[in-house]
Amino acid sequence: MDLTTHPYRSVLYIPGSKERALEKAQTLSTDAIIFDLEDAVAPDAKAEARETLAKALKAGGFGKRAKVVRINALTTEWGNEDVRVLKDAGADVFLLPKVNTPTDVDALADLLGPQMPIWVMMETPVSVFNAREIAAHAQVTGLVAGTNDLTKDLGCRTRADRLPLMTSLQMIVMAARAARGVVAIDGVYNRFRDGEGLKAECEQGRDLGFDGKTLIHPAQIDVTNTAFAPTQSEIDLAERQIAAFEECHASGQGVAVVDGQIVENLHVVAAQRTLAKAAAIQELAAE
Ligand SMILES: CC(C)(COP(=O)(O)OP(=O)(O)OC[C@H]1O[C@@H](n2cnc3c(N)ncnc32)[C@H](O)[C@@H]1OP(=O)(O)O)[C@@H](O)C(=O)NCCC(=O)NCCSC(=O)C[C@H](O)C(=O)O
Ligand SMILES: [Mg+2]
Repeated sequence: MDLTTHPYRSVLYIPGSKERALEKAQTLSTDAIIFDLEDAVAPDAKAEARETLAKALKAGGFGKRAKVVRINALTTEWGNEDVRVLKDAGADVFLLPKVNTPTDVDALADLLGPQMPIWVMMETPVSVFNAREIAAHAQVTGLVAGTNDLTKDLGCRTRADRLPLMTSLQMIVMAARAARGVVAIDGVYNRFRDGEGLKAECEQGRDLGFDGKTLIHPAQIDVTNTAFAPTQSEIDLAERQIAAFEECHASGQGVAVVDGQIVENLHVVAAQRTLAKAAAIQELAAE
């Protein structure tokens, strides 16, 4: 699996303790799974969840879905043991919660070795201030917004328009883009039976530049996959922009016009990105 071109529209949290959910995940059309050992697992269930998850990962069956393991923070009594048990179980990525600085990432990188990609939960005010340095860490390939913890730590209200979180969300996207090759995944939508609210929040996250959204329930997958995929009209436009630019370029002009709007080389780069994303989604869907 090429993790750099893999789509991350839908990224579903699954409690590592729930065998039924682990089994069900093998049939769900989610682009990635976060196997959670942190907040979704009660303290008394942590040790058993770790073993259940290691067994499930070793048994396989998760197909083309990217497999991300969220361990407990290394400052907790469980974090180090999570790494020891899960390190060679078959995860594609490790996700570290409650990060504040790149030094926190170094501590996990030392335990995992240099080959394992690391995603970081961006869920403390300090992490947001350090977003650029965290995203620039050599082993970091993804930033995940932890909007529940951020809301708690900021002491802000939960609003449908997420205005109180906007600075943090934009800092996360900016840090990921400044680092290049780092994916940015939006936070969860807690009202998991409210499809309309989820759709609006997905579209907001997509418009901000996120690659996808973290989810807590299978019912959220389809809405999210649709929101974060290029539409057919976006694909058609991208193809026409590329063709028009190539034609103009061949005749020595630097700017084309499509549907009354200019197309320069930077628009062509964006159009190529749209087509690459559509192709990656199609490839993922193919058996
Ligand atoms: C929220 C839930 C507790 C709801 O569970 P439940 O009441 O069992 O839901 P349903 O009866 O509707 O379930 C229907 C079937 O779907 C399966 N299921 C449910 N959730 C999942 C899931 N996440 N992954 C896979 N499969 C799932 C059930 O097993 C049922 O299957 P079947 O038997 O075939 O009918 C529950 O959805 C849940 O636990 N969700 C995950 C919660 C979680 O992971 N929380 C932690 C992450 S959020 C977070 O921490 C973000 C961040 O850190 C921050 O700070 O913001
Ligand atoms: Mg959290």
